[in-house]
Amino acid sequence: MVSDISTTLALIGGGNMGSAMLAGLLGGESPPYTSDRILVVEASPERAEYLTSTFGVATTTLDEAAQRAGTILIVVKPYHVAGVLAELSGNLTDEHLIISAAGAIGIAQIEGSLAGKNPVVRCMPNTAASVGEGMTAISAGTHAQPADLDKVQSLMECVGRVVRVPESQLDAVTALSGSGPAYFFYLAEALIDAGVLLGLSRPLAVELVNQTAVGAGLMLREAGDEAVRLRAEVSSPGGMTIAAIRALEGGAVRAAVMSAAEAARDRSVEQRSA
Ligand SMILES: NC(=O)C1=CN([C@@H]2O[C@H](COP(=O)(O)OP(=O)(O)OC[C@H]3O[C@@H](n4cnc5c(N)ncnc54)[C@H](OP(=O)(O)O)[C@@H]3O)[C@@H](O)[C@H]2O)C=CC1
Ligand SMILES: O=C(O)[C@@H]1CCC=N1
Repeated sequence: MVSDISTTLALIGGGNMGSAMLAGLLGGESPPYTSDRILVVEASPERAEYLTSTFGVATTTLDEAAQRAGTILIVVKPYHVAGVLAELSGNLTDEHLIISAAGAIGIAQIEGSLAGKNPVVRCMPNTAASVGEGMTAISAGTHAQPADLDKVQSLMECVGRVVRVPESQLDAVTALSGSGPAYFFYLAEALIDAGVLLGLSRPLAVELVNQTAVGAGLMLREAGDEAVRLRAEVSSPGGMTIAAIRALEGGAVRAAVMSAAEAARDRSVEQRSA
């Protein structure tokens, strides 16, 4: 039974990103909130049912969430944020900590929708939070104290790594690490198709590609430096890999990746002003 407001989290929106957070938080070794300390507000009844049966969390209304949870984590689509805040606002005290993981929506917009001077922390996570390997950037709002930012950092560290950035960098962060898993999945899809083109069975291609992605990811993290050195180590002089790299360069893949990130950044700016 949820009883203590200061140790209760309300998750508003349990879709792709919200449920990734739930999976990561509850799947960790010492979760900061156990399932009986998490309330979920979810618009879709089918989704609410799924979240209850999968994670053992209770679902509720926005009114009750504000009354029972001291920390409110908003993970709805950008165009739903204003409506959620308008509905929450009347039930909030100045002690409620508001965390927004919504893309594009700025701290000024969030603070402007609240009646009080709540601490607000904006964050940009990614879906790798579901396996405890997320990357989250956080930025403090006008009324957030260092203790509030520390609290959000601790929460997000339960599902991966955390960096603190000025809010002005969050559109770029979104384009890199927020959307980033999709780019790696896209490359994995293409490589699997390549395996099939080369005559491998699809299940074998999937196994080869997925494990190679895990290995490369772990090597990148362990090396802690730029990818270029690791790529050079695979690319033997006059060998096979460099022939493949030349084909990628010929296809302007590097430029396409840069344009992709720029498009994501621009879309974030556009959505904020929509
Ligand atoms: N997906 C990702 O990889 C990432 C997403 N984000 C951000 O997270 C936010 C959510 O994205 P994502 O999870 O992909 O979106 P989803 O659509 O998968 O999830 C949002 C959920 O919130 C529900 N919802 C809508 N309105 C309300 C409301 N008023 N109260 C409670 N629940 C509501 C939706 O229900 P219904 O479908 O019925 O509307 C849906 O189930 C976005 O702002 C996005 O920018 C940030 C980083 C990464
Ligand atoms: O695509 C989106 O809008 C969200 C934000 C970052 C990842 N997904």
